[in-house]
This record gives sequence, C-alpha cells and structure tokens, in this order.
Amino acid sequence: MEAAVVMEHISKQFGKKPVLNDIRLKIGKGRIYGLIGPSGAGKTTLVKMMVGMEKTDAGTVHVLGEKMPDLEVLQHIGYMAQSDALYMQLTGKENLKFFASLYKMGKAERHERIAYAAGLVHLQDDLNKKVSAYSGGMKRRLSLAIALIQDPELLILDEPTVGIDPELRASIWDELLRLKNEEGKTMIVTTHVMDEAEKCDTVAMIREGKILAHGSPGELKAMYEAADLNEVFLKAGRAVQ
Ligand SMILES: Nc1ncnc2c1ncn2[C@@H]1O[C@H](COP(=O)(O)OP(=O)(O)OP(=O)(O)O)[C@@H](O)[C@H]1O
Repeated sequence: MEAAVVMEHISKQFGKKPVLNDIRLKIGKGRIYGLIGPSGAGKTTLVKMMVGMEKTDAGTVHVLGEKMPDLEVLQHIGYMAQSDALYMQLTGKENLKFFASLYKMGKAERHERIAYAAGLVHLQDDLNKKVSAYSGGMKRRLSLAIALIQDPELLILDEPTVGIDPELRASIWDELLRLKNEEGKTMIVTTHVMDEAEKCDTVAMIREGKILAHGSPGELKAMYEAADLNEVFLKAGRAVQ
C-alpha cells in the first residue's frame, strides 16, 4: 500500500495536559480514512499536525512522502478547518478567487474550478453576496469549496458537514466518494456522524489521545459484536472506563 500519510510515535501535550499519546497511523493513497472520537479526544490536533499547523512534541509526520511541515506539499493538500477562515467583507466568489490565486493555475482553469467548487456545495446563487451575510451552514459550504479549489490530491476535512442539511450532506458525500473512486483522491475526515464514518474505508477511534481501534466499519462491528458504528463507539468507550 502506497501511503499518503504516515505518523510515527506522535505525542503532544498542551501545558501539563497530554493530548496525544504515541499515535501511529498509516493512511493509504486513494482511501477515505475517518477519525472518530469524543469531543476533546485529539482529532483536530492530529489533523493539524498533518498540515503542519501544529507541532509535535515527539514523533514524525510524513505526507505524500515528505516530512512535514513542507510548503511544497501544501500545494497538494486541501484542508478544511473546523472553524471557518474566511474573509467576511468579501463575497463568496472573491474568497474563492483569492484562495485559487494561491495555487498554480491559469485563468481558464481558475474559472472552471470556482464554478465546480461552488456548484458542488450549491452556492452558485449566493456567490455575489458578502460572506458576512452568509448563514453558518453557508460558511461551512464555502470552506469546503475552498478546500477543493486547487483539485488537491489529499483532502483533510475537519467535521466538514456540521450545519449542512441532510440532502446536501448526502450529495457532498456522493461527490467525495466519486473523487475517491474515479480520481483516486485520498481523504481524511473527522466526524461525529456515524453514517459518515460508515462511508470510510478505514475508521480509527480516538479517545484520550490514543487510537483504541481501527479497521473497516465491518471489521470494527465484528470486533465489538455491534450492529452499527454507534454501538462500536459506545462499547469501545465503556471498555476503557
Ligand atoms: N492550542 C491549544 N492550547 C491548549 N489546549 C489545547 C489547544 N488545542 C487543543 N487543546 C486541547 O487538546 C485537547 C484535544 O483537542 P482537539 O481539538 O484535538 O479535540 P477533538 O477530538 O478535535 O475535539 P472535537 O470533536 O470537540 O473537535 C482538548 O482537551 C483541547 O482543549
């Protein structure tokens, strides 16, 4: 398996609080890898390390074969953070144009990518409004469009569908699966929604900075004799208490 992300012996603490404890993981190219776990488990800290936004205390992170942090690799990563980092006084389109300008692409391609990304998240009719007038869900959708703008090889999405209605959530997942199946993209997704975790090839359950279990949704259900991932999540949590 060719790896998109390899993390070895990652540990981190904030002040005296240990947040990640000897994490090891390997994410294969062309796969969807889900990170699930209770609030505060360390998921966001872990994905921030993959994009070089958080330092490790110990351990190494390699993304697309390069040791992070690495500016060149960032050209190939689409990252959607949990809190939206948008220019509120600009329109949705101006935001997309700005982020597109950070990547190497010609004018025609930029045009095409903006239309694609805005269409994917159903924002085409609101592109000329200022972001300050967007609802919370619209801002999430714009953040997702920005993560996709440069057609990245690796997508890292931190709770991408929070605040997005079920119908649009389903169509976004259809597109993520298409990007994986037809274009071989790799995706790392943190989520609290077990239906979304079911769509991942591999799911890692994180609790208190450790990976308790990982495997395909089917493997995890068999391991915990559970009917669904919600039950896996609850049983795995009880086992460590
Ligand atoms: N910059 C920081 N300074 C101090 N503590 C931090 C910092 N960032 C995160 N933490 C702490 O690290 C722990 C893990 O946080 P993290 O955001 O990684 O969890 P999470 O699993 O993503 O949670 P959620 O599902 O709520 O997003 C939490 O206890 C959090 O308070």
